[in-house]
This record gives sequence, structure tokens and C-alpha cells, in this order.
Amino acid sequence: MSYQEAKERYAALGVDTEAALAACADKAVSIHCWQGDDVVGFDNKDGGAGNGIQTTGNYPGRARNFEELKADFLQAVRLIPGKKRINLHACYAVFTEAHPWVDRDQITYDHFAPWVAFAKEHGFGIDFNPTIFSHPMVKEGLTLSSPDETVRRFWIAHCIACRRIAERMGAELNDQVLNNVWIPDGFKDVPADRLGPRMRLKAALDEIFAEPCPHVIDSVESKFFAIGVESYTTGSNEFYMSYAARHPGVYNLLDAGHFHPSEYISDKIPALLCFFDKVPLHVTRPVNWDSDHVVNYTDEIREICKEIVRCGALDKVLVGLDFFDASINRVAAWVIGTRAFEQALLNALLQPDEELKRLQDTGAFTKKMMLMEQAKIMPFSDVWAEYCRREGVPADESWFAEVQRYEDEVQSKRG
Ligand SMILES: C[C@H](O)[C@H](O)[C@@H](O)C(=O)CO
Ligand SMILES: [Mn+2]
Repeated sequence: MSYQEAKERYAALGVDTEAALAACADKAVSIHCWQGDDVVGFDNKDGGAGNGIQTTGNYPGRARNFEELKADFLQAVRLIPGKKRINLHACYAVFTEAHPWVDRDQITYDHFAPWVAFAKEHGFGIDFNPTIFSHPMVKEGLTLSSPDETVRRFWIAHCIACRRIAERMGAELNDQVLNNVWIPDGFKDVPADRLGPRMRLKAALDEIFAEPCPHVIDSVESKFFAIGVESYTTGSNEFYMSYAARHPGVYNLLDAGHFHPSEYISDKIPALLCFFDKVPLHVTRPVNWDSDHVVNYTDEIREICKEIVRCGALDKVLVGLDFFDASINRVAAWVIGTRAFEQALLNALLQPDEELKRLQDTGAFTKKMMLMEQAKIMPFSDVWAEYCRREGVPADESWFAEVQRYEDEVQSKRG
């Protein structure tokens, strides 16, 4: 079917495909730099991801430095439609002769100026994250909630440094930068004290967020459990939700992989929108105990996007991706995951929402079910093809040949 025919079919359901295409192209997605190098970063050459973060797989061709990571990122985004931001972690500080290595509590904007230049050159926004893992100052699995004052002070200093860096990035880009705090703190086995670590974390956050930073949107990312942290997570959802409710300007970031497997963040988005003007997300695909598989075009990703659209919250929900797979080509991982999100977003924008809401509100549940089912078999792929054509990226699987060529010519030559 041609786009013109598809447009008419959607119009018959009351859906304006032109409005959907424009809204999809305008919604920025923050693409995480850490898929490109298995969350290794540049500040600890001999180390890999650890102390709360783990990647599995050893597919060849990982980006090993700033130049390679930038090149791989650009290769990926050439094949992805829509507006992009780049989500950076503090461990991706760029150390040079002029600005040599310093530990994480000492980093400054200078270490990120090269990323800002890169973002400006390509029209990307930036988001930021303190890196509170893969470091010897994670002691007994604890950071901001540690009973050791030295440990807490180190990470508080790091988080304050990161907020200042994010503030400067925002000022340079004339934008707001999401600065997201995630810590791995928790216990493998039944804790003897659940309150103490949370009170220490609360006090640490108060210090971290004390300075006004008008270009920063602050968020705290909750989690339910992790490998080795099965019994207790200091930064639980209740903890951060309450913290955010009490601290205007701080938001609870929902990671799709950080809840009990039967809980879905699609249902949490409208709940939070009743109380918060922003809802930051980490879009990922949890599989059993792993929270970070590459996003695919699943029921839940479609439902997340439907909630963003149905709630009229395209400008309130801040979408960041968070997956890392070291067992497949990393550029392909970025492309597959981000295109899946874009597809889900466009699909959500093509739902007959007004009519579906009217049917729900008038108790016409039979017709609502019929229409929801019908919407699933509309000619979506023709509108997707038109979206990709307008964005100048391949609509079909032909993008993969480009990734294969890049792997053969560039990534496979890396030692
Ligand atoms: C690298 C990220 O900060 C990390 O994935 C975090 O967001 C997370 O989700 C940990 O499970
Ligand atoms: Mn996350």
C-alpha cells in the first residue's frame, strides 16, 4: 500500500498521519553512549564495568576511546530517524594533556567540553549521569549510603561536580540537561538495618541538590534488585518517589527494568503525571534478572509510548535509553533498540485515542476492544516507510548492510 492510501485508511479512523509524522520527528530520544563500549568509559583503562554494573559477551570491535565512540555513535544515528540527544556518563570524561586524568571527585566541565563541541556540531542535546560504580570507592557495594564517611564524602563530591558540569553543559547548549543519579547500594542478604542506609542517602541527596542549577533537571533512579543485591536496595522506588515528592525539581526516574517482572512502567507513567510535571524514563527491555537487554518492538514498549501520547505528555516524559549488550555488534544494538523505540512512538501517535477514550468513558467496552484490535492491523509499515523517507534513513532491513560494511572496514580492525 502507498503512504497516500495508508493516510486515507487512518483518516477513516480519525487519525491524522501528517500530525503523527511531525510529532514523532520532533520528539527527542536520549541515546546512551555506554552501549558503544560496554559501559567501560575512559577514566579507568584497565577496568571494565563493575561494582553494580555488569555486561556479558565479547563481540569484537568495542569502541576503545573518544574518537572511536564518536565515530560509532555517528554511524548508528545515521540509520535512526528522529531527534537525538546523547546521554553521557561521568566516566566518559575526555582527558587530554591540557586537562589530564583526575579522580571522579575532581572532574570539571573542561573534561566534557569536547563532548559539547561534538553535540553542537551535530545538533544533539546532552544528558548526564554521575558514575557511581566501577570504582574502588564503592566499598562493600555501598556509595552514598555507606556508613563510611570517607566513602560518602567522595561520592557526594562527585555528584556535586557532575551537577556543576551538567549546569555548564546546559548553559553552553542553551538547554536543560537531565542529570540522573543512580547508585548500586544494597545488600545480598537480609539487612540488620534498613533505615540507617536510607537516612544516610537522604542526607547525601540534600547536600548534592543544595546548589541552584537552572539548566539542570535532577533525577534519582530507583531499582528493585540486582545480582548480588537481592535482599535490599537502598534507593527503592518508595524512597525516591517520596524524596521527589518532597523536593520540587527532583524527579523519580523510572527504568523499565527496575521493577518486579510483573510490574510495568507503562502504568506508572500516568500515575506520576498526576503529580509531576516531568517523568524521566530509562527505556530498556528486562529479561528475568537482567534489566538491560536491547529494546525490541514489544508489547510493553508500545504500551509505554501509548501512555506518553495518550497523556499528552510528549514534552513531559523525558526518554532516555538504557541497554547494553556486548554479545552483538554494538552499533547494530543502538540502531535496533532506538529504531524499535521510534517505531513504538509512531505507532502510538497513530492510535485513534480520542475515540477509544470516548468509548471507555461511555462504557462501550465491546466496541473499544474491537477498535483497539483493529488499530493493531492498520498499515503502520507504510507510514513508517514515509517517516524514514522524510528523515533520510532506510525504512527496511537494508540499514543492516551499512552496519556490516562498517564492521568489516572499521570495527573488525580494532585490536
Ligand atoms: C549505566 C546506567 O547508569 C545504569 O544502567 C543505570 O541507569 C541502571 O539502570 C542500573 O541498573
Ligand atoms: Mn537505568
